[in-house]
Amino acid sequence: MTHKILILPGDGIGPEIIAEAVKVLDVFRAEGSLQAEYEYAHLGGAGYDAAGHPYPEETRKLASESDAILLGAVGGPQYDTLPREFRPEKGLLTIRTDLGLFANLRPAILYDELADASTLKNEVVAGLDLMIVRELNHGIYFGQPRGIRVLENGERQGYNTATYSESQIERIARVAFATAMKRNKRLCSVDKYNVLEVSELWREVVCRVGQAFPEVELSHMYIDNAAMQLIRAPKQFDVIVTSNMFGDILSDEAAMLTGSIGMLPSASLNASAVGMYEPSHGSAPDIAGQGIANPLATILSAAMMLRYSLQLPELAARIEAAVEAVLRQKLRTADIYVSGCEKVSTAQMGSAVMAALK
Ligand SMILES: NC(=O)C1=CN([C@@H]2O[C@H](COP(=O)(O)OP(=O)(O)OC[C@H]3O[C@@H](n4cnc5c(N)ncnc54)[C@H](O)[C@@H]3O)[C@@H](O)[C@H]2O)C=CC1
Ligand SMILES: CC(C)CC(=O)C(=O)O
Ligand SMILES: [Mg+2]
Repeated sequence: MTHKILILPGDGIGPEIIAEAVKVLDVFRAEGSLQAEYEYAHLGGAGYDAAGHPYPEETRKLASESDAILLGAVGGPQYDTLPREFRPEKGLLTIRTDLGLFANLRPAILYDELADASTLKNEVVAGLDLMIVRELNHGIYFGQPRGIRVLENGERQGYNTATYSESQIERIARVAFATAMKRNKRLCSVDKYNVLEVSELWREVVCRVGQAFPEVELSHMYIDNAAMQLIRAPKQFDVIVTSNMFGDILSDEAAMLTGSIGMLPSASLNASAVGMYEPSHGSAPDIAGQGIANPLATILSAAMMLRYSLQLPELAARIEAAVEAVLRQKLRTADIYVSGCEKVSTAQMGSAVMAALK
């Protein structure tokens, strides 16, 4: 069967890192282990520039016809003053809801070879392997009402609303418990129960869903403590489940445990196996066009795509082994460079992963 993969390079470093992931997938296409057709389309600032919209109609159509989507990243300072509905981030948020991609899996794994690249002590992070399950379609990024209003005294007030319904919490909790069942059977639900009603309901529903998973040890933690514990003793966590914004923040924090944000892949899944795969980082405008971005998070996202959407776990495992191999060869992009290693460009890193696959 030929899989349809939609490729959305996006903005900033997006096209540079996507090119490397495609190089790696092309090795499988050439050897015949992956039957796939690519379509390319615009998302984010690239969509605005090409079609006047961050999620052009053409992209929406191709996305709805695809088995899986591989995305670079979106955003850039040149778009930050556009009306909000035309900004790149709005395009990203809309494709996520359009396809119902409510479950965002962000694995934070420290490869042994990168222990020295982490800013944390080796013994704190060595062997780290945690999974953040972030709800991606609801919460404060989407809740209504939102806006900037003028108060009676003439002062302007910005406001957003964090909402979660029972069914929205229930389905992400189910994904998290099922994920924990396949791992070490420990799930920590992160919320702000002591202050927010939305967290009160979150906790109640997570506990209720947990009754169907008696083997999973469920704990709860407030977001402020979780942010601290993630740095103090990250290996206490197996799976973390949390809301959209808390998961967004915690996953960037977790990225630094792995050495660099350039190492953290992600999968965004809906109720069927269709998924969008992208690095957890943004478009890194500060280094775009220099050929120095780390492509490994994107290459590892392609591995997640093979595992979760295309049901090709053996190819996913080959990519992961190849990434480990290049790190063992001491090849490092600038973000994970330590002395004694060889500093390589984005393209050299992608080529090294390709070579290690063979
Ligand atoms: N999924 C997406 O498309 C996301 C898009 N953004 C957008 O990206 C733009 C930049 O946002 P920032 O807050 O600067 O976050 P960012 O994640 O793009 O960059 C933060 C820092 O990490 C570095 N970095 C990120 N990815 C890297 C890589 N692969 N290799 C080496 N270094 C890397 C950057 O150079 C920068 O110093 C904004 O427009 C933002 O809205 C931010 C997060 C996610
Ligand atoms: C740019 C935002 C819409 C998303 C984000 O930061 C993320 O998904 O990590
Ligand atoms: Mg983020």
